[in-house]
Amino acid sequence: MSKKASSEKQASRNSQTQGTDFFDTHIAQYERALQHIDVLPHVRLILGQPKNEIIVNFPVKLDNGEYQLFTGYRIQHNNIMGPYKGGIRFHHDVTLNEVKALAAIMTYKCALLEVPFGGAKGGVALNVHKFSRSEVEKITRRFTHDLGNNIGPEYDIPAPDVGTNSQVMVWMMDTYMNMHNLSDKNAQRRIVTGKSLTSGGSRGREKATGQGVVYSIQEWADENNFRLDGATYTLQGFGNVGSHAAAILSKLGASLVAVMDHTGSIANEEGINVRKLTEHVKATGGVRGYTSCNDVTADEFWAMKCDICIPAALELQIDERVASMMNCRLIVEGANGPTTLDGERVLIEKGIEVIPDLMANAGGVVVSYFEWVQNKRSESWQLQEIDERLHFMMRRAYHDMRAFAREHNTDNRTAAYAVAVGRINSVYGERGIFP
Ligand SMILES: NC(=O)C1=CN([C@@H]2O[C@H](COP(=O)(O)OP(=O)(O)OC[C@H]3O[C@@H](n4cnc5c(N)ncnc54)[C@H](OP(=O)(O)O)[C@@H]3O)[C@@H](O)[C@H]2O)C=CC1
Ligand SMILES: O=C(O)CCC(=O)C(=O)O
Repeated sequence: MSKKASSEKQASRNSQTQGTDFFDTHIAQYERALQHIDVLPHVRLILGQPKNEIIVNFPVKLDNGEYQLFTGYRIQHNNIMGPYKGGIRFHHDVTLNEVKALAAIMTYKCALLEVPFGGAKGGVALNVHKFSRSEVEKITRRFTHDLGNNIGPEYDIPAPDVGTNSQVMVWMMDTYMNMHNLSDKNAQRRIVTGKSLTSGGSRGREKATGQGVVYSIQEWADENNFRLDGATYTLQGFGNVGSHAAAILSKLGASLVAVMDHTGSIANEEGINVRKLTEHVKATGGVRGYTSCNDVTADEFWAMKCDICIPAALELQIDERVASMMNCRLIVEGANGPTTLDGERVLIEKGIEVIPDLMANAGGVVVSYFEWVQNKRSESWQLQEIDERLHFMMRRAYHDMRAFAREHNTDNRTAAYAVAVGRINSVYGERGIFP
């Protein structure tokens, strides 16, 4: 049996034994959308589970000379629309079920945005804060090596997610290139996206997810005659997505009044200086201890009165209890899956609108697609062109989602899923399935 087939078989056995929360939440959201569209019976079945679940266990020699065994995942949910695509997460809470949900979300995100990719996600269960740079490099290279031919520039293309960045992507690219005897080395750089500019990355990818969050907010603001200049917002997570969204919102005159990361929560009703906070986080590793702010509890953070809340950290953060405390008009999901089913029910009851993950955080994969195209064609696009293309695609998807929501009287998440699943269903309908 090929390595690929054997790891798929082992993985699907393992999937029976994992916890279910985030994946179940995703499935419930997907099934809610199915009530509003006609979907072929076999398409319902296909989309209900990932196509491939790859699990690799690999040892790495740490700086102290001891070996540690790591577990890595690559879940390939669907590729009817194009090559599998999605980030790699390094976080201690990574589980098979989490990565399954994240991979499925990628499938629908790409379909909603009309990015010609399918959906995948990967992860390794580790706390990056506890490993040295050289250990993270070894873990990355060993993981990439063990994924082997399960990834490829026309087959499955990783990107950054929580706990990974452009450096991790460059290590993945370099390992992959060293493993394969490739003739057109430069074009093969598209094995990963989210690389550094010097190693073949795209202008605008680093800020792309945060930029897309802001484009989504601007569409909502236009639709609702809402002025962003002077608006207040709160932010959970000050990493890639959160910090870039905040930097762009500052330029538009919006005021950050509270921010939370794993080190704590801080607030200032008069507004927090995003540039100075960014310097503080770079220097200290977290928002805690930033001057000119009060320390607040997590409950006080969530209850803070503001116009917009941007969760940009992890999934399942806004549950029933948190939602009942919230005092904002709009939630914009920079993170994937931050709202639970019960949380969403309470938000709907309270009339708080949600721009869901599929829409709000799609800027990252859109510019990843631009990076992949640039690598393939040996081109280097200017930032203005990238921003304009991204803006166009975000606006188009936003209005597709809103048009469905209005026509079928649904919430935005149901509409986003329905538009995406409808497109995938049409392709399966035209192509049929191999018997
Ligand atoms: N990067 C991308 O392009 C994309 C990311 N996303 C999604 O956006 C979210 C954030 O990703 P990204 O910004 O890349 O990740 P990063 O690792 O850059 O940042 C994550 C942020 O969340 C904080 N955080 C982690 N755990 C907690 C916690 N328990 N409570 C509060 N804050 C916490 C982190 O703090 P600390 O660093 O101190 O641990 C950090 O500030 C994820 O859901 C991801 O899937 C979606 C689309 C694209
Ligand atoms: O840039 C990409 O390819 C994927 C980004 C990602 O993982 C996500 O959108 O959740």
